[in-house]
Amino acid sequence: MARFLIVEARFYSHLNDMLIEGASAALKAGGHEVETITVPGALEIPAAIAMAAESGRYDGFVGIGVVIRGETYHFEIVAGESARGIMALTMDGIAIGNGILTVENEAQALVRADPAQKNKGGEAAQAALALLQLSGRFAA
Ligand SMILES: Nc1c(NC[C@H](O)[C@H](O)[C@H](O)CO)[nH]c(=O)[nH]c1=O
Ligand SMILES: CC(=O)[C@@H](O)COP(=O)(O)O
Repeated sequence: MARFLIVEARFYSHLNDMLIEGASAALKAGGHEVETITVPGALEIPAAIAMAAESGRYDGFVGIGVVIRGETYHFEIVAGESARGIMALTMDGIAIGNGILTVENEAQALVRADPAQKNKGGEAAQAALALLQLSGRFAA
């Protein structure tokens, strides 16, 4: 049994609820503990994971959020930098799944957030599990 922290950026509540449902189901199916915290936006997810990882209280992490393109360049910053921050942490050996949707519109987000459709929350959880298992393999 491992301890996972879901760090969610609650910009679109109904979409996050579906993503977290999928991620939690995947983790709990493996008998793992799941805790969830909320940050203001996707840009804050990497820092929150870094802080939590430093505590040593968690074995793995899932970042959950939704970034929908608006009128300005800000989409590229939020989408790209949240992904880059998570990637940098995984390269440091932290088991993280990236469940941050970066989409053009809500219709695209709904299909991907829905556990009965593309289940990107569950997919991100599976990625975190895979990295955690891999770290254990190399640590042995
Ligand atoms: N537009 C979206 C944001 N923007 C907020 C940023 O993530 C960040 O919280 C702010 O720039 C302060 O640092 N965040 C999302 O998660 N989704 C969006 O669509
Ligand atoms: C992804 C975003 O930052 C976006 O929601 C903000 O919208 P806008 O670019 O119209 O300010």
